[in-house]
Order: sequence, then structure tokens, then C-alpha cells
Amino acid sequence: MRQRNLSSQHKRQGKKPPPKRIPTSAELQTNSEEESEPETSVPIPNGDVEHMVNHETSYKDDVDTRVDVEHIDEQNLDSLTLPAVTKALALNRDGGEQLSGVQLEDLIGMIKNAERNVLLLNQARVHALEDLHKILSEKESLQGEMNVLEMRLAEADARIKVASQEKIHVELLENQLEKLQNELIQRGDSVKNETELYKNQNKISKEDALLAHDSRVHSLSKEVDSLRTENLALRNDIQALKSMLSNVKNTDERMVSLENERSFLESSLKELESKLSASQQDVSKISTLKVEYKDLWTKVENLQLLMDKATKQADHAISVLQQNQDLRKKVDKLEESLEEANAFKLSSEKMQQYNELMQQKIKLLEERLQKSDQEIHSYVLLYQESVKEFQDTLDSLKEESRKRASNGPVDDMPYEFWSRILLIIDGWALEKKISSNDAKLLREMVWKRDRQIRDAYMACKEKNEREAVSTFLRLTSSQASPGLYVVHIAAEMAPVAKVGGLGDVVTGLGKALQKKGHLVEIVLPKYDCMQYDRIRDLRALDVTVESYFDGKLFQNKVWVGTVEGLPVYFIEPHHPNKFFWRGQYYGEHDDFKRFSFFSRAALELLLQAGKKPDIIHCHDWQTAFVAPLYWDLYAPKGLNSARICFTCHNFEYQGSAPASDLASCGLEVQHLNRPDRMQDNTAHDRINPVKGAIVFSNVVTTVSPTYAQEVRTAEGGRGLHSTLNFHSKKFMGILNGIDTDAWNPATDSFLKVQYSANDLQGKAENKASMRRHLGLSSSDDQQPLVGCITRLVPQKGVHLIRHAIYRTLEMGGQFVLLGSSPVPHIQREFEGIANQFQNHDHIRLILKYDESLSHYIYAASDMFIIPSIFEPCGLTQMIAMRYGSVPIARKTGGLNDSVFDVDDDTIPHQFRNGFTFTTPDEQGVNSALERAFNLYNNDKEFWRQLVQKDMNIDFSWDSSASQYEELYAKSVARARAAAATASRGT
Ligand SMILES: Nc1ncnc2c1ncn2[C@@H]1O[C@H](COP(=O)(O)OP(=O)(O)O)[C@@H](O)[C@H]1O
Repeated sequence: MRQRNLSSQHKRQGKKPPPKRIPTSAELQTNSEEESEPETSVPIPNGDVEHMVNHETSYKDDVDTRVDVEHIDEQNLDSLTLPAVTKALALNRDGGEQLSGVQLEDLIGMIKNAERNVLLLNQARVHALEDLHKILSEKESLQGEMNVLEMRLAEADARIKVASQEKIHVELLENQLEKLQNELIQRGDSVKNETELYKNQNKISKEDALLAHDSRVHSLSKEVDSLRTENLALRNDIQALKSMLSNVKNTDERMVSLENERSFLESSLKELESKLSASQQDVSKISTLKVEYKDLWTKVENLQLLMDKATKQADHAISVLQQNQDLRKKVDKLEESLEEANAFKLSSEKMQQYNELMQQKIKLLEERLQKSDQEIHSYVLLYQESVKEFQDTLDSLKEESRKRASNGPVDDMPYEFWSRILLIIDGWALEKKISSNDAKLLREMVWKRDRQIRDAYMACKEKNEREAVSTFLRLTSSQASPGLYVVHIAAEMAPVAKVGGLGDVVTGLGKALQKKGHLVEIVLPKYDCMQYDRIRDLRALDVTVESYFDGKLFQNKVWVGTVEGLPVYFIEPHHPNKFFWRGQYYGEHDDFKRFSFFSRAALELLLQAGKKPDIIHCHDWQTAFVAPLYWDLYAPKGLNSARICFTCHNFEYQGSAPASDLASCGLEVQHLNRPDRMQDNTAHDRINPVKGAIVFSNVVTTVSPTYAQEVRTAEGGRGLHSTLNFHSKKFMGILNGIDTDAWNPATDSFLKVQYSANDLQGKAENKASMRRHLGLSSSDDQQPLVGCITRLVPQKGVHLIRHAIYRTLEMGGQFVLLGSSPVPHIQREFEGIANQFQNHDHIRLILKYDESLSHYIYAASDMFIIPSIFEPCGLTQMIAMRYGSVPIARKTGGLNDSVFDVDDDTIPHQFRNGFTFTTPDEQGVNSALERAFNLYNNDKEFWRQLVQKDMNIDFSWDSSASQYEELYAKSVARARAAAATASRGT
């Protein structure tokens, strides 16, 4: 609305702009229409008297439309500012008691203006009447003149008619005259002839002739006389005709002059007619003027009434003014104290809120404390036990070393004893049962007559050769190993075989442990759909590993290669079902078989390769079988150096199956389908691999501390909360890191331009380039771009993602979604949305897995949305921050451990890095999204700092890997202590 715009302009520009122009009647009409609309009340800024009135909008219009009297002319009569004055009066009526000094001045000024306007209106009215009279009398005289002229015109017409008749008559007479003259001439000739004839006849007879002549003369003279009279008459006639002719000529001349006069009269008639029509228009104008005048008059009357009222109110206002001034002072004082009180109230409210928050936090912390107290207590007990064990071991070692120190090398054994051991070692070396290096180390021990090798030999007397070899080899590995030997057995590894976060963890954690000096190896299935171009030096070994399945042995081809610098073993089963030749990683009807087969084959590989890992780390349900297989089958076979660590990346997926299916991989169903082992907690005829791994592993972790708490509740544990609580001593949450080499905007080759926190120009260029690439509008480079990269499964809050797309559009942003769904109806639904926005300027949905595009989107987006219903850890929020895309996330699981709201007062400033919401519904999404947009649009500097802060957060695996390292080391130490105790006991 114009009025509102004006009002906002007014707020921006400050007080009273000078009157600029007189509005047109149309505008005045508009104003008065707008006046009838409800007006918005605006906050009252401190100490600004003008703004005391709750009708700032009206007031602005009053100021704008105040009349500049000097510029009024008669043509502008219709532009008088009646609405403005009316508004002012209305203002006075409503806000009279609040009138301030300045307003009163304005009001009096306006009233004066109005009075002058009324005066001018009256003058205008008199002028208009006078004009009207003049025009009417002028019209009458013109009408008279016209009548005279018309009469004269008729007269002239009559005369012209007579003259033309006369002219015809004259012409006739002229003809007659001519005839007569001719006749006269003829007659003269005949008289001559007759005289001649007579003379001739005279010669014949004089007497007859004289007689005849006399009578003849007589008759001729008569005839001549008659002719003379006739001639005279004719002459008279001719004279009369001549005079008539001259009369006619005169008449002709008069006619010409009359015609001139007539044409002159006609032109003046035309002129008069045009004048008449003009004056008729004038008359109609006058009549409209009259109507307008009437209008104006009624308005003026109204005005008069209003003015009367206004005068009264002004009187009242003046008296109120006095009171107001007193009140003002009081109000000022009150305001001051109110401000103080408000400040106090605000701080006490904040304090109260803060206190409540703190109390909630304290309660939460107390609960956590209680839980962690319990945990600590149990750990303390465990530690006390281990310390005791250590102490015992230490004591015995001390005792032994004391003995050794006192006794030196073992010399209570004959040389034959040592030689026999030497020969055994050499035999194994020649038979390639041990490496030459190991043989060398063992020989050295024999030369030194080492007590350990003596004990080992003594311990192996009753064992077979294979067991003896591994016992001896354990001596060498414990001597030479500088760190831990960790083998990950997993179904995914980024970037070669990645479906989600699991792949990232295996590679990221592996690389971080490698950097810390540990030996790390990975065992993966050899999928047909892997990214083979990301494997270096891939080759098949010239051996096959046999593994058991469904009562038979199957050959497995073993491939090796390096991925991201890590050594990887790929197992290719030669099984008729072509387990990993399916074109996809998961989602096959026989997944249980595929992965239980793989778990066993992986352990077989470790056993047959003679590996002695300290830790075997398995992940998720696909390789959860490793834990029971290890303890039930492989430790007894000699692969007994390791401790088992199991990480569950998502308790949603537990891989449960009918109990009988477990038998395929050689595990004993009877033995394991028990409530304290692998039996599913909700369906007792099913076994649950994840539960099995929790029970059979030495260390169990999940991917964030908050998620570790959540899954111990009935709501979050997906049926495993009781198992987890029972095994809580070995269970903990460690937040994942990200692979900061792979996810590094400064070196990322997928990006158009590399960039860093100190040089954000590159980020803007990536945004522009990606918009072009996806066909999005680039018209406004400041338009916020929201990114989302995810598997489209219910866990990720798909309905909230959909809502976020539409909400972003409503708020004027752009949205890019990269994702795909294994759930057909979700995939279909998003395909529908993708089609709806196929050529849209601001929305693009790419429904596939695309590693390179994912890098591009992280770099191009300004914000990144993760509205998960639950989220064990989540990597996308961390990757997004690394690329300067501010996360908008639901407070759950790992999101709660890594995203901290910019507005959360309970979090120290330096940790606040994004926008969060608690309730997983549309309002929750809206609130966070709107706050993000608000900040992005209105505080560019704060946003830039936030982006830089996010990019500088250390999300590397370093600290997470240290926590795993500590867990591994403790577990290994406990195992060694236990082994030492056991060996002492035997
Ligand atoms: N369609 C996709 N294209 C490329 N990468 C994807 C796609 N969907 C998910 N990702 C990647 O998968 C990982 C998701 O990890 P995470 O947030 O832990 O979720 P989850 O493991 O539950 O899928 C991230 O590295 C993300 O970039």
C-alpha cells in the first residue's frame, strides 16, 4: 500500500519533509479511500514527541499533503487538501490528549491554511458567477446580431430574385428592340424602292401619276406619321429600356455587393456559430463547474463544520498542551525510571530464562553425571581389577627380572635343549613356515638363552606344529611391533565403495590411525560396481583362500591394492551365487548370506595369511558376524592375537534373519540363538547380528556421544537398548571426523575454483558456476542458496526436506537437492517434485549418487539443511562447514554434538556455528530457516565471520582417532594382562 510505503519512508527520512506539491483530486480521492483502512500502530521511539501518536501513518500523509497556499490558482481549486485537513482533524479527535507542542503548531497552521482556502474558494465562486453572467449576456447580444443579419440576408435574397427577373425582362426587351430596328431598316429600304418605282411610272402618266402620287403621299405621310409615333414610342421604350438597363446594371452591382455582404455575413455567421458552440461548451463547463461548485460548497460547509470542531479542539488542545507539557516532564521522568525498570526487568527475565535453562542443563548434566558416575564406577572397578592384574604381572615380571638379573641367561638347560630349539626354528624357516626375519629374531633369542623362548618351547611340547609356530611368532611380533596392528573388515570404503557415512569412517579413521604410526589394513568385498579407477596397483594374488559356507568350501580370489594410501584386500568369492556381482552394494534379497559369507572369508584370509592383528574392527550388521565367528571358530584355530572392536553406525539397520540362516557361515544356531547371545530381543525365532556383535566384541562404539545416549533408551535403541545397557561398560560414543584431505576446498579438484576461509571469492565463483551448470537463475548473486545432500530415507526427515524446498522458495532463496532413495515410493515422490521444478529458476533436484556434484554443492551453497528425525553422527554438516556452508540442523545424535545454534546463550560464542531446531516438524524447520535467511540477508559481515569460523573448525579424524587408539590400547593391555595371568596359572 502506498500509504504504508510512505509511512516507512517517513520512518527512514526523519521528521516533517517540506510540502512539495498539491496532490491531484484523483490522489486526494485515493488518500481518503486509504484513510478508511485500519492503520498499523508503530512502536514509539524514546523521546520523539511526534511519534507519541499511534497514527504515524496518517500523520505522515498530513505532512505530505499540507497545502502550499501561494501556489493555489483557480485551476487548482479541485486540488484542495480537504482529506489532509480532515485527517489532521481526525488525528486531533483521536489523539487530542496526546497532542504535543509541535503537533499543535501544525494543527493551527493547517486550520489557518484551511481558512484561507475557504476564502479563496468563496472568491473563486464569485469569479465563476461573474464569468457566467458575462458569457450569458454576450450570448444574448450575439443572438440579436445574428437575428438582424439573418433578416438582412433574407431581404438580400428577395432582392436578388427580383433583380434576376428584371434582368430576364430586360433581355426580352432588348431582343424586341433589335427586331424593331431591323424592321425599321427594312421599311426604309422599301420606301426608297417605292419612290424609285413611282419616278419610273411617272414617266408613263403624269396625271395619273400626280393623282396617285397625291394619295400615295397622303397615305405615306400617314404611314410615316404613324411610323414616327411608333418610332417615338419605340424611342421612349428604348429610353425606358435603357434606363431599365442602367437600373439592371445598378441592380447587378448591388447584387455583387450584396453577395459579398452575404458571404461576409455567412463567414461571420459561421464564426458566430463556432462562438455559439464554444459558448455552449462553456455553458456545459459552467454547468459542471456549477456541480463541482456545489460539491465544493458542501465540502466547504463540511469543512466549516469541521473547522468549528477543530477550533474547539484547538482551544481544548491549547489547554491540554499546558497539561501535556507538565505531563511530558512527568512522562520523561517516568520513562527514565521505566527504562531503568525495563533494563532491570529484561535482565531479570533473561536471568530467569537463563536460570531455567541452566536448571534444565543442570538437571540434564546431573542425569548424565549420574549415568557417567555409574559408568565411571564400573570402569573404576574394571580398572582396579586390571591394575591389580597389572600389579600381579608387574610383580611376577619383577620377580622374573630379579631372577634373570641375578641368574643372567637361563643356564639351567643343557645346550642340547637350545640346539634342538634352533633346529626347529631353522626347519620352519626352510619349510617357509616362518619368514627369515622371524627366524633370525628367534635365533637371537636362543643364542641369548632367552627365558621367553624356553617357556614357549616348554608350552608347545604338547601342541601340534602349527600351534607351536604361532606361539613362537607371537614372541617376535611382541618384540618388534612399534604400534597397533588394526584390520578393518567392512562393507564400504570411501571413495571406492561408498554408500554413506560408513565408507567415510573406514577410510578417515584408517588414515588417521596410519598417521599415528599404527599398521592398518582393510578387507572389503570385491564388488563389480566399485570405482576401480580410485584403486592403485590393483592385482590378484596367486593364491586362493578357501572358506566354508553352507557345508562346503568355496574358493576366494584375493586382490590387493591401495586406496587413499591404505592397503586393501578385496575378496572375490567363487560362489555360484556371484555374491558381489550384482551391480549394487546393498538391497539384494540374500544380503544376509552375502555378508555372512564375506565375514567368514575375511577371517579365513587373516588366518591363512598368518596375520596377527591386535584389533579386528568390524562395522555395522554386514560384518557383525566377525565377532561371534572369531571367538567361536577362529580364535580356537589360532587367529587369537586380536581384540574385537565393533562400531554400529546406525542401529536402524540390524540385519536380523531367521535363526537357521546363521548356520550357513558355520556358526552354531543352538549355541547362539539365546537371549544373552544373538537372539533378537523382539522376535525369538530370529537372530540379530548387531546384538551378536555387541555381546561378542571387546569394545563396542557408536558414532556420537548423544547417539550413544539415545540408543540406550527404549525409544532410540530399536530393541537393543537393554542389551546396550547390559554391556554399557564396553560401549561408548565417539564422534566421527571427516577426511580433511578428501574434503578440502583449498585443494578440491572437483571444484571450479579452490578457496579457503581467508579467500571466499572462490566460493562465490563456485556458486555462480554451479548455478549456470544446473540452469538456475544467476540474476541475484546475493540470493541465498540452500543445499541438501542425503540418502532419501525416512530417518533423514524427507517430509521436512520437501517442506524446506517450498519454504526456501517462498522466502526468495534457491534450493539444490542431491540424493536418491532406496525406498520406491519416496524416490517416486521426489521424482514428481523434480519434474515440477524441471526448468525452474530457483529449484533443482538431482536424484542420483554423484560424488563430484556433491563437492560442488557443498562449495556453492550458503546454507545446508539436515532436518533428520535421528542422526547417529552425520557427516554432511561437518563437510558443509568445512566448505563454508552454514548448517541448519535438527538437534539429534551427532548433529547435537557438532552443530551449535548462533542464538543459544548457553553455548560459548566460539562454539556457535549454525542453526538448530528441536521438534522435527515444519514449524521447527521454518524457525531455523527463517533465522538463517534473516541473518544472511541483514548482517553480511556477521554471516561472513560465521562462514569463516565454520571453515576453521577442526573436524579432522585426529581427535576421534585418538579416542579409538586409547580404546584399542586399553583393550589390548587388558588382554595381555589376562594372558599373562593365564599363562602363570598353567
Ligand atoms: N546422492 C549422493 N551423492 C553423493 N554423495 C552423497 C549422496 N548422498 C549422500 N552422500 C554422501 O554420503 C555421506 C553421508 O553420510 P552421513 O551424513 O553420515 O549419512 P548416512 O551415512 O546416514 O548416509 C556424505 O559424505 C554425503 O556427501
